[in-house]
Amino acid sequence: MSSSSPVPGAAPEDTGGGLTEPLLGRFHDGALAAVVVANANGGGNGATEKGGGGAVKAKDGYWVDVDQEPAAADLESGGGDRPLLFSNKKVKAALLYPYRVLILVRLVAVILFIAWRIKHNKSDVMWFWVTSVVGDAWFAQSWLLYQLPKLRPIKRFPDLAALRQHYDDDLPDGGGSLLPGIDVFVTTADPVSEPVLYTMNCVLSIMATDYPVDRHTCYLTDDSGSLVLYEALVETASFAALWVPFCRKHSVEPRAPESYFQLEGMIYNGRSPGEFMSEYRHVRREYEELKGRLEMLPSTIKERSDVYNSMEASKDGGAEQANWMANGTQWPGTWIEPTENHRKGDHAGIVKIVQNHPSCKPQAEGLQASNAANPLNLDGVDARLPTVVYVSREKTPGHEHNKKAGNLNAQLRVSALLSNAPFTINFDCDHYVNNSQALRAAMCFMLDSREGDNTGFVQFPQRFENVDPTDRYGNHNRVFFDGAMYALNGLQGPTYLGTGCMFRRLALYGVDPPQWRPAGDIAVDSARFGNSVHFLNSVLAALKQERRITPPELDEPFLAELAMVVSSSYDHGTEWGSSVGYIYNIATEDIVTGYRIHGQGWVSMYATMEREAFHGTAPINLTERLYQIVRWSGGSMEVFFSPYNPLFSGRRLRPMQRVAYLNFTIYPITSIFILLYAFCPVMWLIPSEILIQRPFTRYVAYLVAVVALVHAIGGFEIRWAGITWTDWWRNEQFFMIASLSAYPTAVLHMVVKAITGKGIHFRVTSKQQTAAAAEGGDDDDKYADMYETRWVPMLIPAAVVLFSNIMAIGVAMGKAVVYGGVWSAAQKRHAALGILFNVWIMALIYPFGLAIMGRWSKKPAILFVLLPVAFVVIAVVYIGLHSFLVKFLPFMVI
Ligand SMILES: O=c1ccn([C@@H]2O[C@H](COP(=O)(O)OP(=O)(O)O[C@H]3O[C@H](CO)[C@@H](O)[C@H](O)[C@H]3O)[C@@H](O)[C@H]2O)c(=O)[nH]1
Ligand SMILES: [Mn+2]
Repeated sequence: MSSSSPVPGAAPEDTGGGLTEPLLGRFHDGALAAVVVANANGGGNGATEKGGGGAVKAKDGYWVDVDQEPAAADLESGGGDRPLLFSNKKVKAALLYPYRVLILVRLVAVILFIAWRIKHNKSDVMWFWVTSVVGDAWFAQSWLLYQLPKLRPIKRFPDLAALRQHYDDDLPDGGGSLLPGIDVFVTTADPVSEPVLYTMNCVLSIMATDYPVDRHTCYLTDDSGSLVLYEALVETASFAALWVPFCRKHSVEPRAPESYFQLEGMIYNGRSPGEFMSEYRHVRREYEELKGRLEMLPSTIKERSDVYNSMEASKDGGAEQANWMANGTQWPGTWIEPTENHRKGDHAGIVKIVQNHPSCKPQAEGLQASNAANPLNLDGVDARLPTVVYVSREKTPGHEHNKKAGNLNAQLRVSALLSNAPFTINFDCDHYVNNSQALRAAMCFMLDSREGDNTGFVQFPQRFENVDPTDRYGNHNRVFFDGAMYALNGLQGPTYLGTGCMFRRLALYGVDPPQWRPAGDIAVDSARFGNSVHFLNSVLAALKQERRITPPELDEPFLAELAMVVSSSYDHGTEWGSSVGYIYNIATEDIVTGYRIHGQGWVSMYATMEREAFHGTAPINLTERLYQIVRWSGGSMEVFFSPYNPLFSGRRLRPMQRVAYLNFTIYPITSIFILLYAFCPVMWLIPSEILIQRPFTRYVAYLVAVVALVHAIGGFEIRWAGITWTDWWRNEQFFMIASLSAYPTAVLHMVVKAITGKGIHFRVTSKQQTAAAAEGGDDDDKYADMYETRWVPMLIPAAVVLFSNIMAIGVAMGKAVVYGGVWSAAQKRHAALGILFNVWIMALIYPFGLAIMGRWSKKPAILFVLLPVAFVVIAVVYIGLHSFLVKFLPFMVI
């Protein structure tokens, strides 16, 4: 075993023990206010060890085991002697069948409804009637595409104990581990829009993950070529010498220090409680110092560079603005004061090994000099660190760099030359590893004897940390991550979601899965992969499954080759970005890359771990959130008009998978019809009663029924997805708000693109600044960002709808007073139904109302006072206006 740390969670019986005895009371330490609790069986990392047995959480009560027999084909081909490394669960029949029946019932209801409408083609405004029938038909098909792939959800649980048994413990010579290598990628756009502290926490959590240290390499690709990020990485690697062994020794979770030190009660899983407190304090202090140094980096670099530059100036009189590294050489990337060849979008490619590959033998000798003052006691603890590499691809003005996809492809090539691990996993820099077993969990799927070899990627759910407790803008997206994705898991597998996804390198290279791959049928040529001979050789090695653990020698020719694979023109004329690597020219590179891999016949897996595998941050102000949605929905629609259209391409896509991808590519269009409906309340402002469909009451009854059915189905869905009504309702609300803002904007973009050929701009989602958020002090300010709604044009339709709804309700009240006596019973009923519709829309866009209140929305109760007041005022104005008109301008009466 590579790590001599105790194996968390490897106890043979998972009795589901939680925080049992607070037996380490003596560690209650005022200064730290920390509660140290011993976990009886060391299972506290929460990785679900066994799909079948063990403690089943209440929400899993709706799931039952699926038979565990290895697939017959595997038995024949001798795969049967390989272990089963994960278990499957399906939804209990008692929940699943009623759920399916209800879906069928709604389908019938919708068909009847539309048929009824067509038969009763009576309306006060015919063009409106026609549009709304088309709208209803569109809603129906859109719902069907959304719902159909959800008929057979599956949950899969990695069996970490079995993996350990077969790949770590059972080895004949007792040495090493048999686990395959993993190249871990972190992408960052720059050190300003993406705070360095997030990025470094991500790196630390990767370095400290529980995986054989000589088999995983951490690559950071900095898309800005910034010296700040390089030096931050150097600082971080040196802090890691303390942090990583500390995590191993004390089985710390999570292994991102910023989040770990924010925990209030520390759950103690390690085996050295006696040493824990003092070492905790020491590491924490060192971490604070690291943070200080990271913050100072820009000025440290500036000061150092000023010294070097003035020395240079005195030598040859030049007044260069160069940035200098600590070793006295000029930084080849961007400079603080940008000049030619040293600015964003115009700089050389850089590849630097920050932390060398560890020797293959464990060295448990403790830390070196710098920490001598209060060193950890590392007897028997593996203090080795994994390899860490800094990469920044070359940027040249006038070249298309293809944003994140281009960045990831450069990383893919650099890693092929340096470590060529058969598996890769990529993270956005604001995500981190929250469960140190997660990489092992992904491996359970890749190495399983059933579908393992045909598994192209393993996606984990995205979980977010900085979201406000009410999740006002639906950032958690649970309906998607726990509903739609479990559903796809029962088909060909989840889509790739951009971060927290492990790939088989060959799948990324566009190679077919083994079941479709006749031996030796792969063209490894420069027309496809580009001109690097080293890279082509690495592909051949990967195809032959040759393992290489030790790194290559970094001589001149090799360095030249590295520079070549990160050059800005490497991709040109090759298949990179189309059938090789991450796909270009589409704002959602993730969906389309997953699509391409599925289309070749690979399956994917959605991995469930009890302790969430990864955590990230989400935009919590409305404007940023909506921008993100514009990009996702616009990007998804771009897929429809690209060569990756799910109706016509993707040879080996399964039919339901096609349906799911088709839905992804057209759902934003639904918003056009929603927008239309949302403006209906304006009718109240028109003098006479105008009904879109007659008989109106019957029509409304049908509407209520089909809407109620959606929510009844939702009632089943939240049960199997293990989410709450709030999650469901937030999703509904956010779909509505986006339909009045982001989705129509995305549709508009598509139209513009069709005319001008220019697509959606990938704008990096702005991140909450950690310092501001963490040090803001009280709880209120922690979410200060949420109250900052920046007005942008796309908010206008939503604002108009909100405003006209308020007006409409007020006017309706006024009309009721004025005409109450003369209205027929039917008219009264119509009015009441109309109001019901208004209230429904208001309830749906409620979070938008809060958003435009800004800081006032801290006390949402104000709304419930303000709104009725507004209604009454409008009603009174209406009544006044009405009596005025009756008296003086009767021909204009409204
Ligand atoms: O030119 C660029 C732009 C972005 N990025 C990286 O891309 C990642 C995602 O960018 P972000 O702006 O945070 O996007 P989100 O809105 O949070 O992205 C979600 O949606 C994206 C598009 O579907 C996916 O790529 C992401 O993984 C997913 O988290 C970050 O690590 C960036 O550093 C680059 O490397 N280069
Ligand atoms: Mn992000």
